[in-house]
Amino acid sequence: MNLREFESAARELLDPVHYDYVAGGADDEVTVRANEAAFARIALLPRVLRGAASRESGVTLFGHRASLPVVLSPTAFHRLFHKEGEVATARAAARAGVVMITGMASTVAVADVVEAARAAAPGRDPAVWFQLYLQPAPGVTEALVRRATEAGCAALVVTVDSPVLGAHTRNARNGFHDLPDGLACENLRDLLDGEPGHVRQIAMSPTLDWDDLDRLRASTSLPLLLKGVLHPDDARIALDHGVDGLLLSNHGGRQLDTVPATIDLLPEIAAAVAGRVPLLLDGGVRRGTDIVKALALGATAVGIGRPAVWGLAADGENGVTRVLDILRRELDHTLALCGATGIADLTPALVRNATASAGPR
Ligand SMILES: Cc1cc2nc3c(=O)[nH]c(=O)nc-3n(C[C@H](O)[C@H](O)[C@H](O)COP(=O)(O)O)c2cc1C
Ligand SMILES: CC(C)CC(=O)C(=O)O
Repeated sequence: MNLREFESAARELLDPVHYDYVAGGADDEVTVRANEAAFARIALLPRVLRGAASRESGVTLFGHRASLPVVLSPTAFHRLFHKEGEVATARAAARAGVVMITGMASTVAVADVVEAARAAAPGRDPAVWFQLYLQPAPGVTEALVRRATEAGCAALVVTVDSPVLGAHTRNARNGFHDLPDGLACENLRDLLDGEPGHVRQIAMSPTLDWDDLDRLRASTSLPLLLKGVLHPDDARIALDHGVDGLLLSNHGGRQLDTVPATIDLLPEIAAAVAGRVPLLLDGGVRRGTDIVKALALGATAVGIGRPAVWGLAADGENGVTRVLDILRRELDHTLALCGATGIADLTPALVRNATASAGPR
């Protein structure tokens, strides 16, 4: 019936340790809860008698027409949740006309993820974006970017909220630190030097700075998005460094605990961005009403993390498809109830109780 029910379905099927890995977050999980709670606190104030017979919910992202203002945010290790892993997720996203951000930490190599998307939606040119963590050795970052580019990824998403890993109490208690035998981060296999078949560790590094981003910017002509910028000053700095988009994210409450809910930060970030680049948001999006609130407050599109994983765990490709279908139906229904002809009609006038005043779209 709705996205939340997929979590219960997935929980029945998953190893409890893997369930906890997905559901959990950092420390006391204050931010995990805040993301969803903040959406619930914001009210919608609909208009009436607007004569909106049909509603347009597609969005253009870096020249690609997506059928929904929803992307799959990057989540690691899909083969932990379903045997087909990222291949199943990519097929579902491609068939739905939705952008998939595939992770550096995928258990299927990026070339195979893109290939699965293309084979599932022939002639539709599905968009797969590649998420990466800048590696302290620039050569490793370059090699990864080369791999993603050659695979056919249409954009790069650099996650910048992880100078060190968040402290996940559940994982520590469960002793979950490594992938089981037979699963690996395939994008890091045979990357640069090392024994044949060797899989590199993903490095988190607190030494990275804007110079590292500049090096990446100069090395690629792909659209570059930053994921995990929370401070409006950093949003402005990011634009000065030539990024093409921002994904406002607190990593689903998995990095620094007690940071604000992303939807509460959106008005300030939207004001800082001032419509210069696409602004995406993830964290706690579970309903069509959440999508409408985010777009009304200045987001170009939203991302979902856990819901896609729950869908994947529940029923592979079909589960992810169903999650996207539900969001599509709920978004259209909400637009109708709001008296909107499409997402272009969504403005701050549609919401109440949001923090700070919203910036221009
Ligand atoms: C199981 C799991 C793995 C994740 N892996 C990554 C990752 O590898 N890289 C990344 O940038 N974000 C990662 N994230 C964060 C998501 O991209 C996203 O920001 C977050 O899940 C959004 O919140 P939501 O789960 O409430 O939708 C992960 C999240 C989850 C739940
Ligand atoms: C560190 C990554 C491999 C996974 C991640 O970002 C997460 O689990 O939130």
